[in-house]
Amino acid sequence: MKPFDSRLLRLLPGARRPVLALGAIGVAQGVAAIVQAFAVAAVVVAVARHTALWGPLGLLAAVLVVRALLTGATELVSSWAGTEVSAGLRTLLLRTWLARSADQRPEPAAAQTLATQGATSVETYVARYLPALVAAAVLPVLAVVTLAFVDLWSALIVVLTLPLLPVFAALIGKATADASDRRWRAMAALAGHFLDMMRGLPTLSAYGRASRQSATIREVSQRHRTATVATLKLAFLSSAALELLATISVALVAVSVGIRLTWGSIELGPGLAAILLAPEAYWPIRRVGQEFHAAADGAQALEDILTSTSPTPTDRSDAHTPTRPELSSRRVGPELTSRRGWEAGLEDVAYRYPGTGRDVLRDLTLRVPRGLTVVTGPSGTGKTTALELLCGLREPTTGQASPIASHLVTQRPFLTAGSIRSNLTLAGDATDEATDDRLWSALRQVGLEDLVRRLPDGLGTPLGDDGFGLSAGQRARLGVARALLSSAPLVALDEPTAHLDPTSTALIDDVVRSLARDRAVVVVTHRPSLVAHADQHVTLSPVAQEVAR
Ligand SMILES: Nc1ncnc2c1ncn2[C@@H]1O[C@H](COP(=O)(O)OP(=O)(O)OP(=O)(O)O)[C@@H](O)[C@H]1O
Repeated sequence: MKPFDSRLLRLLPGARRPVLALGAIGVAQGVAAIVQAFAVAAVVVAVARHTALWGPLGLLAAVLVVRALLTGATELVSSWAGTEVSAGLRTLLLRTWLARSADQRPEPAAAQTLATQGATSVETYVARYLPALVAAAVLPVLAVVTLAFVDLWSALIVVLTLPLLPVFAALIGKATADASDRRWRAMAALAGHFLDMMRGLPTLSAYGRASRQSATIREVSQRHRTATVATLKLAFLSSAALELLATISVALVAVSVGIRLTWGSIELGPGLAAILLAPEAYWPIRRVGQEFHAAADGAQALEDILTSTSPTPTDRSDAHTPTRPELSSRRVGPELTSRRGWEAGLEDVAYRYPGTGRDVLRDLTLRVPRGLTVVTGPSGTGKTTALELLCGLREPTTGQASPIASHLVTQRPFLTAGSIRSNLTLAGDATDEATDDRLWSALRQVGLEDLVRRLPDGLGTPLGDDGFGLSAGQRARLGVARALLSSAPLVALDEPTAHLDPTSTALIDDVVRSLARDRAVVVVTHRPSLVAHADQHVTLSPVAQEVAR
């Protein structure tokens, strides 16, 4: 774990200003602390010598006000920096993952942990640790130089003892990095396991197996707890060690000043100022130690985030260039006439899921022209996989894919918590042009208009996560309505009528046929009526051979 990773500021230019501002405020606070040491010494000397008190008292009050203001500014800028960075990292992560093919994306639970808790924990790293690091680089030098002008002996003691602190901090930091790494992995495992269990809870409950999962959750939580306690133990021990070292060093300065005061070789004012100044040389380094522990999770998460967003060998030169075709590059219209006679295609393609030892598809050539292409085949022969390859969501293991901008309606269309309107316009290309009239027309075509009109808020009716509030069939039809609103030249539908009654099925068949009038439409289905209307019918067999009609 590096003390500072410069990639952060390169990737998030918006974070530079708040981080710099925090560093500047930290330095200003240190300078104020030095001035405060002189002011306190002056007040004490004035009291002891019965000289004018108002001047030093006024200075002390002014410094205290400045320090209070700087503390307030730190809090404000910290929250600005924190949100700037965590929101920026989340955007960066999601952009990078979405631009990659499905095979190159992290496993969902790990991705979720990284984008939520991971990005949040970086806030502490940026808002607390980095400013402390800047202050630690500047203030000790400033304090020692000031001390050298006040009392050379005290400066010498600080110069000899000060280097011990960073050495100690680095040694402890190395141990912390390992502990923090273990804690982070344990947390990711816990989150992943919990997510899986929550997803499967209805099934587990139905079979009376839900309670058995508590033992596993307990065991994973225990691992997380042990790792957290180990990190905390290290944090307390290291703070104590740095504290002890700094206290002994300041005590050495105090004893030396005390002895020289009794000998009369130093004045009360400079002596007192030296004793008050000495801690200011150690304090910034001690603070780095403390903040390092609080920010260790963030540093680990940052490392994972930066690794996750760094270009992979298959990424294009620009890491943020989507590998998927952009909708804006091809739009439905009269210009959509392919010179090669087909729109999207797979040439001699084989595909193997990462981490598996078996090809799901082999020697598959599938060319999708404008019109209706129907894909059939027994379960598990790779129909869904072929659609994902056609849409550019996956990249073939061998062979050539020529994906174009596409709209894929999956077996379980993704619906997000939000209004019906926002779910319909989720595909970015539909948002600009989708007036309510168009939305109602799309809903009418899939047989959902009456249902939505009956709802108190109509198009504004909110849906829960995953379309909660709609039946499986209604969700599937909403997915097809979204495809109607899309302008993608290729529309792929995976078993769009699987959950539907005969009336709705007939409606969706009509929608699919109308879509196929001016675009390339590929449908995985077993509906004889669609097969009968297909311009092209492709059957995938278990050996992934293509048999065309
Ligand atoms: N994420 C995955 N990782 C590993 N193997 C997978 C994954 N998804 C699917 N497979 C395997 O790939 C093969 C093809 O799956 P696919 O979903 O493409 O088949 P399908 O023809 O669409 O099936 P169905 O008609 O049942 O929906 C299956 O044998 C399945 O086990």
